[in-house]
Amino acid sequence: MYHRLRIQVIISTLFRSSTTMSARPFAPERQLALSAVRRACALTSSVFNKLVKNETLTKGDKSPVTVGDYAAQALISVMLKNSFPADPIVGEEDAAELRVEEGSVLRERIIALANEALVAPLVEGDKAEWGIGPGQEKTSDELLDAIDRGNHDGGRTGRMWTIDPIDGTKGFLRGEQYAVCVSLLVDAQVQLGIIGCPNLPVDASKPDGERGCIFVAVRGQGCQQIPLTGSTETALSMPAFTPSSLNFLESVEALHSSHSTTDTISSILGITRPPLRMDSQAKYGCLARGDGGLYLRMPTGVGYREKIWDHAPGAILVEEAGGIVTDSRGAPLDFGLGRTLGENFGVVAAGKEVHSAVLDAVQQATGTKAKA
Ligand SMILES: Nc1ncnc2c1ncn2[C@@H]1O[C@H](COP(=O)(O)O)[C@@H](OP(=O)(O)O)[C@H]1O
Ligand SMILES: [Mg+2]
Ligand SMILES: [Mg+2]
Ligand SMILES: [Mg+2]
Repeated sequence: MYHRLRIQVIISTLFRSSTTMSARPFAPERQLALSAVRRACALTSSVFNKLVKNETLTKGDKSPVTVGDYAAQALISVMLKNSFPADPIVGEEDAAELRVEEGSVLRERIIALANEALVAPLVEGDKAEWGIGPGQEKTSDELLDAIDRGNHDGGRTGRMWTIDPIDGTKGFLRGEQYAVCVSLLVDAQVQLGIIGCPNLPVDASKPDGERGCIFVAVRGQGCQQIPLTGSTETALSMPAFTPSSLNFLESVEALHSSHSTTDTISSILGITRPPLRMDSQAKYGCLARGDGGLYLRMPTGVGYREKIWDHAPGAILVEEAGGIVTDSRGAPLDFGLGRTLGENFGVVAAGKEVHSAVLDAVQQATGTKAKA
């Protein structure tokens, strides 16, 4: 593992020195979004350490949202608006609950958290013109409006960002995996994806070692991992798996992905290793770096539509690391239909060597293809 990482660092360094960062497409967007994700990771980690019971709400769909989700969306949205004021945002959260009187205690806490993150000192790579650093506080109204800038409907054309300020909120509340996820779509194609995972071990073979990683990918520029506390970039590429060496990644929550269907798929493929269950799009980052060979998300019932912010950042990581991402019927994920993936059904992300075998197994398991 050490040698592999060293080789990757050398390749990554050569790659970076051969073309200057600023000359590469989406370099300003990458730099700004990396900074925003880093700040949001610091914010959410500090929230977790101080979170008290009444700082979590239950949304209309019964899912949880914390002060950390709102504050992180406000922070990222403010930073995006400063540099790219014309770009709309498709964000998971909205401020409606915070604008009612009963929301005021929660609201004040969220405003304080977002401002604390905005005024934190600049670190290497940060620029004062991004509207961050000492003295850059925003008013309560400005921050609520920043959260609501995430209300864009999505669509087929133009530039737009997605923000999932805490993906895997249930994992976050359990003290397990979660991720801060940002992507940039241009004409419904993901061009940039960034995922910050504060609780993820930097090296899967050292589960008790350093934690906190960022995964980043720009279309055509590969996928890199960066430690949350440093700037060394390691280029990632998915190792080749065969069905006998495969293990798969899936949600912890059986409501989000059917564990029984993945069990069946696993037996059809002859997989003997147990699944690696993990919350959030950290799964896509882990797939990109080879911690598992396959990410399966199988719907638990009809009616739920996957959200674009839950998959756009992760999908580009895997594609840029050499993998393939489709729905469970083999169709590409369509990020141009609005805030959801519409008719896409489940997700199958895997290396090139095994993706078609996995699709066959999925179709057998779900009865969409006659058994041989
Ligand atoms: N019934 C369902 N089926 C699939 N995904 C669901 C779901 N209900 C909620 N989700 C999504 O699952 C995401 C977490 O995925 P995972 O299980 O991989 O950790 C949630 O993101 P948030 O935590 O950002 O709300 C939420 O958007
Ligand atoms: Mg949520
Ligand atoms: Mg999410
Ligand atoms: Mg979320």
